[in-house]
Amino acid sequence: MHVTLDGVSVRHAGATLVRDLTLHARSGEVLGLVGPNGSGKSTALRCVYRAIRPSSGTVWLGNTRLEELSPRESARTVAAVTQGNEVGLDFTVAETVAMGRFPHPARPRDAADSVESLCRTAMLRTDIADLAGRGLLSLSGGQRQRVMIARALVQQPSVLVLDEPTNHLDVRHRISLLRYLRECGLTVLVALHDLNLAALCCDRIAVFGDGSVTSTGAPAEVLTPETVRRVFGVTPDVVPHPRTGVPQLHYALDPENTEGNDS
Ligand SMILES: Nc1ncnc2c1ncn2[C@@H]1O[C@H](COP(=O)(O)OP(=O)(O)OP(=O)(O)O)[C@@H](O)[C@H]1O
Repeated sequence: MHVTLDGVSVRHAGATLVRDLTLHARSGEVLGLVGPNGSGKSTALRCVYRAIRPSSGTVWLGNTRLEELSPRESARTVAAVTQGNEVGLDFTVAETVAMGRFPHPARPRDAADSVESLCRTAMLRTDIADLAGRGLLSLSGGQRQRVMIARALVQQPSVLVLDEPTNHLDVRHRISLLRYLRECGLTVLVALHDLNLAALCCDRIAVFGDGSVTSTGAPAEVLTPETVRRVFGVTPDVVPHPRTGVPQLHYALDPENTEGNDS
């Protein structure tokens, strides 16, 4: 299912968070959102998983306007793994993962097994099966992040939205998650700060700057030293990955590689 933000602006408390934003994720592709802090990536994603309503413009899920769907219908289509996964109540891991089924109609008793197996598969995929009985409050940040990813998978969405999903993850779990995103066949919108991971994982990358998208293209098209310098104020060396050829960025700490942020 393709996802389009068409001329979306979000205004809040007198400020414009994103302005006339146009973004298109093709069906089944992994679209990366990269950009400096505060450039509007999370706000754009929140519009897709319906945490905020655009002040103007339209979000399309396939050929349907998001606002035409009931919250339950859109939750069956879009699953989100957000940045803030603080939890208040100490549900167990297994209970939390099973909450991913909430948007779906209750299943007859004979289908309960398949829900259970869905949860088990998601927990195995995210490497949390051995934590099933643990309370969420007792988990590390990375373990909790993997629980939220498992819950999103159990939702069986067509569109997966992830806001900095690798933040708390160690390198093995980062690679495992990104490999899954590449292989899952879902339409994925993922905000990533690590441009090298974005290059490895994404079919295309949308570069954000100051509340709108400044360029979109394949990793090799947008992750150039010129674009990175223009958008982030840092000049990397960009070399092809020795085996896959995707661009990888190398940074040095020389002052001439960084513009005006030596505070
Ligand atoms: N609730 C809010 N009230 C006021 N301004 C907000 C609110 N949420 C976000 N903003 C502002 O909107 C702009 C875009 O923020 P957003 O979180 O979308 O950026 P981002 O690109 O995801 O940033 P980061 O990389 O730091 O996560 C920023 O200037 C931010 O300060």
